[in-house]
Amino acid sequence: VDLSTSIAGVTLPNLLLNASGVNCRYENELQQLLDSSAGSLVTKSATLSSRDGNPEPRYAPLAGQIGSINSMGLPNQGYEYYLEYAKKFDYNNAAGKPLFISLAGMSLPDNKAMCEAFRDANLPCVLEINFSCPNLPGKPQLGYDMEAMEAALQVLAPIIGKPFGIKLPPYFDIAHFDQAAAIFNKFDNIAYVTCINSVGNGLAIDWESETALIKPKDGFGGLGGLMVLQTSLANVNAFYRRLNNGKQVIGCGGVTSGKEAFLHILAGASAVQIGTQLQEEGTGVFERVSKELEEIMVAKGYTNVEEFRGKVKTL
Ligand SMILES: C=Cc1c(C(=O)O)[nH]c(=O)[nH]c1=O
Repeated sequence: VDLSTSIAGVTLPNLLLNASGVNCRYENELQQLLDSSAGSLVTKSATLSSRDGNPEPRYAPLAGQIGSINSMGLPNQGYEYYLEYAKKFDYNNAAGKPLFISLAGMSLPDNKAMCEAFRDANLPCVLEINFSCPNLPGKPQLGYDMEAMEAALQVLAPIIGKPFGIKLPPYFDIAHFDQAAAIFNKFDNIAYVTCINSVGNGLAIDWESETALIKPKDGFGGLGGLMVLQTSLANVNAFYRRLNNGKQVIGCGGVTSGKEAFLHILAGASAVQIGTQLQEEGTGVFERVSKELEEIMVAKGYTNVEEFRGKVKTL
């Protein structure tokens, strides 16, 4: 069974990888991903300068393994750390694993400066621009401001020059799918969108202590895990149906087993990112989910994902 895929001009030997933010802030964590069965890796979204992030507790799993809540606050080593990592990354590694770099500038000038630095370094890594961090106090998500998102792309797309991706927030209105896709279709080098980032500003409360689970923002944080699966499948399929010129979708949200990975591919995903389940289970999740996905494919008579990608049936 063939689980390989190609995105933005790079080939992943296995279509599973981490969601940006999970197990990917430090080099040793990135090495763990390289050593795992994941087919690639994406770094923690980087800002111009390093950040400690929000006060803890800032991540919590939800009871009943239904998901997670986080308000990390963009803790990262600063973009130069990841640029150096990308400069010394072995792009010809025996495992054939490409590298994705996530950028989440606090402003357009910051994003511009970071994209210029990566452009000047002329590296084989693929940039994933994060328009959807929900946890910066006082900062609205760029992904929810269509005009600002288009204006940012008009600056960044030409600088990046080569194929790149965008990390999107979940949308919940058909008109927003239409508007966002129409914007992305204007930029030839947007190679893919990753749907979805966490569902922003949920509130998890412990009923015994009567207390919010996380400290930042009065307990408000991004929701992930199985509880966001149907929203993520909808976003994957909405953009799969709307994007043209070969633009692809990476699915993210609610993948705990081969079954959800299979559903993401049915919805149209070319690759599948795992966040909450990676955080809870560790990097062994990639081997387990790969095996489960292969078992499902064999049982259904599929030999490669092209045979069923995007082929969700409607009634
Ligand atoms: C980049 C910041 C993000 C964060 C964070 O660092 O708080 N959490 C998310 O669920 N998604 C993000 O995009």
